[in-house]
Amino acid sequence: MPALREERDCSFMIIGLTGGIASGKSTVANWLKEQQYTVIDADISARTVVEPGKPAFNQIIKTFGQDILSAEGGLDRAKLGAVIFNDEDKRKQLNEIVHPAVRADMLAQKEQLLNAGKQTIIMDIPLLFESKLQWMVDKIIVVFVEAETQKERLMKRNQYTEEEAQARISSQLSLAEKAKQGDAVINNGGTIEESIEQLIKLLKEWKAKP
Ligand SMILES: CC(C)(COP(=O)(O)OP(=O)(O)OC[C@H]1O[C@@H](n2cnc3c(N)ncnc32)[C@H](O)[C@@H]1O)[C@@H](O)C(=O)NCCC(=O)NCCS
Ligand SMILES: Nc1ncnc2c1ncn2[C@@H]1O[C@H](COP(=O)(O)OP(=O)(O)OP(=O)(O)O)[C@@H](O)[C@H]1O
Repeated sequence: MPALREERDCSFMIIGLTGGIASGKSTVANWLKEQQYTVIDADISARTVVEPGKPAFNQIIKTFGQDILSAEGGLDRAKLGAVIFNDEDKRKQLNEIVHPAVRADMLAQKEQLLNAGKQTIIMDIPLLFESKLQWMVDKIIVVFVEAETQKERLMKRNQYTEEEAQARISSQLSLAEKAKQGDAVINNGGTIEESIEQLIKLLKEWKAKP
């Protein structure tokens, strides 16, 4: 099967879907899936590569100790989150373990889907800019909300205190900065229907078919 873009029919498009925590990426991605678009989700890859027994899982235990294990022997995500969202060095350590495996998993999925003849592939990558993954995609959509809305929605969705929500938001590049760097911005500060309208217009403009 052809591996290089030049060797393939070049009519496909890889769209990066990014934003901040709780800005609405999954809401947008779910609608895209309903419309038969193909979505690769970095958060799912990040869960897959840390399953017990996988190399990244073993490295995490080595680095963070047995304390971050759940009673069932998997990662206790809440405990690990409490550690890494309050300590930049620890976050960097976790990223260095998990991110290469996530990248490899996502690229393998992308190759498989292109070989299967998919025309448009959406890659939902929350940390696309932080991890400098612009090279992975042709176009970037940023799902944006104002900082206050982001915090409110995150607190409500995850039952976080303001402090817990703020720690997570502060661990990422601001949405305002991401909006500047994207090819297109979906303003998700209104209703979901309003966001979908913006998205439909954009996909039409980019001629991105499922
Ligand atoms: C710390 C962990 C165990 C907490 O798990 P939890 O189930 O609470 O959160 P989940 O994985 O669903 O992530 C929710 C959101 O948090 C944000 N987030 C997650 N990890 C990070 C990080 N290292 N830096 C900044 N933001 C992050 C993203 O916006 C993500 O969408 C988990 O987030 C993790 O393993 N993070 C490291 C891997 C990573 O960077 N994943 C993000 C996409 S690759
Ligand atoms: N336009 C909207 N109006 C009101 N609530 C919304 C809107 N869009 C999303 N939400 C809600 O905000 C929360 C965050 O949305 P969502 O889970 O889609 O964000 P996300 O960017 O995928 O987050 P994460 O990076 O944490 O996975 C959810 O509870 C969702 O139902």
